[in-house]
Amino acid sequence: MKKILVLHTGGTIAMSADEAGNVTPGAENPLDNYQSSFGADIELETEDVFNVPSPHITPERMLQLKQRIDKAAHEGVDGVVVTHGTDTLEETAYFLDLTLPNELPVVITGAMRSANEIGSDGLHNLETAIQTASTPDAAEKGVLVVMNDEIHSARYVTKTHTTNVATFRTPTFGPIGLVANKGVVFFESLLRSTVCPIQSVTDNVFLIKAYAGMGPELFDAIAQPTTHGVVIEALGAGNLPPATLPAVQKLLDMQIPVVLVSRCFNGIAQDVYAYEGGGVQLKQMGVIFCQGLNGQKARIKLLVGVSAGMSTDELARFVATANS
Ligand SMILES: NC(=O)C[C@H](N)C(=O)O
Repeated sequence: MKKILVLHTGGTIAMSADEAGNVTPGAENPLDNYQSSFGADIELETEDVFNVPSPHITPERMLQLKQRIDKAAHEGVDGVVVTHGTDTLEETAYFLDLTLPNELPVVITGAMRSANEIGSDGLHNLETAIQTASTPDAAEKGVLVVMNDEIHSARYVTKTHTTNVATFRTPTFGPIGLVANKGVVFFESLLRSTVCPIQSVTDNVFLIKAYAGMGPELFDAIAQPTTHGVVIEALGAGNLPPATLPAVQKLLDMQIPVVLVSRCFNGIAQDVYAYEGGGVQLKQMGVIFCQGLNGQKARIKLLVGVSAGMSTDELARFVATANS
């Protein structure tokens, strides 16, 4: 028999819709009435860590969740399932991936339809997440996201649709497994990234998206001694409009790490173009190119690296690829 700890944090999976169709968290969490269909095979222990919509999740709350899962490793559980709102699920999943030691399978899930909507996906996602967390193969793969019968790595998965139940996708690579009628199938194994056992967390890492005609204003606004880092979602393969360059240089002069990813949905950022504002110039200036992560995940990685007290050189190595 497997023992699985289920930690609820809120989100649509824990909400209900009213007659007008507005979805809100109620006084009672509908997941508290969940009847497991696993019988004697799986023993569930359930806890409400918090009950908030995921736009209310902060790095501080992510750390609190990590610390609860750390404790679970000494409580004889075989796996952990976290339920979470989907809006920032990928950020919490990646934060846990970067900070938890890889002893236990940890699976995060949520729902796109609330508990009382027709075709609600919450209980199905919860069951498949529990099934995945109780599979020995789920260990050593980093934190997993299970939604709509697919298993994704926390490192790459992203929310791609505002309402569709098939919203979680892994651009470029695809899912690493699926939950089929007869069980869990992994078709790819992944190596975990470096684990940072952080004790506290900074929030002052910003994410800025580049656009045609962009000027220095947004970069100037965060050129403060309290800023610990910036991630830029740059254009195409990794380029910026020329008018941003003096402001980016100012951030670098202030020893603020500046990390660049592409705003494109697929592909990686590289120093390909040698025109003004092109990747070649940005790399020479000291901008760190991060390959394989989207903006919100690169921000989580930078934030974790800064919180772990990494030097500028260590941060550059840590954030440069999704695999480091
Ligand atoms: N489907 C969801 O869970 C979305 C909700 N707004 C949340 O992230 O809390």
